[in-house]
Amino acid sequence: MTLNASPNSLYLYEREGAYIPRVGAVHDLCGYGKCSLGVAIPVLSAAGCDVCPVPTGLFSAHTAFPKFYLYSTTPMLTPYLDAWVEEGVALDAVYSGFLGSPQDIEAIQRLYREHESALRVVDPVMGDGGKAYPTYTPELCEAMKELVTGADILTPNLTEVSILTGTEYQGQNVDEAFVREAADRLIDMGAKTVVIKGVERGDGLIRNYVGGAGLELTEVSGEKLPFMLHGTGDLFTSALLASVMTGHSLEDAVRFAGRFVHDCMKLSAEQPDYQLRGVSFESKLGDVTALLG
Ligand SMILES: Nc1ncnc2c1ncn2[C@@H]1O[C@H](COP(=O)(O)OP(=O)(O)O)[C@@H](O)[C@H]1O
Ligand SMILES: Cc1ncc(COP(=O)(O)O)c(C=O)c1O
Repeated sequence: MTLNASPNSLYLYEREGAYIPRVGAVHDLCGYGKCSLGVAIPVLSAAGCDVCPVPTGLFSAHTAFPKFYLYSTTPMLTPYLDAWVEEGVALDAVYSGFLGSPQDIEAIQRLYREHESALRVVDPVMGDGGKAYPTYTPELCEAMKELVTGADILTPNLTEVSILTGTEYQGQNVDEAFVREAADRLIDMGAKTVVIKGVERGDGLIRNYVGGAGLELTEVSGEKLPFMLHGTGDLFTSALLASVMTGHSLEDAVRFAGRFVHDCMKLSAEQPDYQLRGVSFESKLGDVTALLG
């Protein structure tokens, strides 16, 4: 793994020949409603990665549905990871997302200790539209801050920026100075690079920003579709990591992920009951495999 500090060419992972990188994916698994492991496993697999799931909870459906059943897998995480140690599982990246309890953060930190050179990718999933998701307690939100320190790539939306930095949520329409200050705060808290998602200014575009210590803040924008779907945050970070793990720069990865989510959303809108079904990406996985060149 190499870190290239020159602006706009941040290559975080160098893929060597036919080597298949292994990604530990620490997220929940949802039976219905595409998100988390249901997205991370297929998307990263399509990019030629060996994805090893660490399920942080089993949901009947994601938390945007009025009724969902949650089975917490937190008690099994210690024996689960103990067995990985015995087996000698070696990871090239640790990618975390939706968590069930503060103990899940200890499991992630344990993976960091046991896989010291692994790329640390943290999608600090906690909420949207200024509100925390229903299963996110104040303790869990507080504990999530610990994952900012040492994250190679941190991908918050603006609600998550506000929770992590302890600043008021100002909506999605924020100017570049606001984003720069937010990125600087997260970098001061210990993140190496930050991708701030979902900035909207009412001009038909949706913007993502890439920042890092000593780097110019870079804007990557694309057409904003006139509807929202659940699971797009997970699809975005999974596609971003797929691009990084195939040897692309972080800026290119953000460009790819934004375009991929946009294209999958367009396809989703052609499906019956698409608002309920969530984001459909299955028939677009070839675009991810094409990253391999
Ligand atoms: N309506 C949309 N039109 C186009 N792209 C979108 C749309 N919604 C999301 N995306 C893309 O997916 C990214 C992540 O989605 P978002 O829903 O903002 O994440 P989160 O679930 O973390 O809030 C956005 O930053 C954008 O690039
Ligand atoms: C169980 C679960 N996992 C993951 C997510 C993340 O979804 P998104 O990709 O929209 O941030 C959610 C959001 O509601 C959820 O309820």
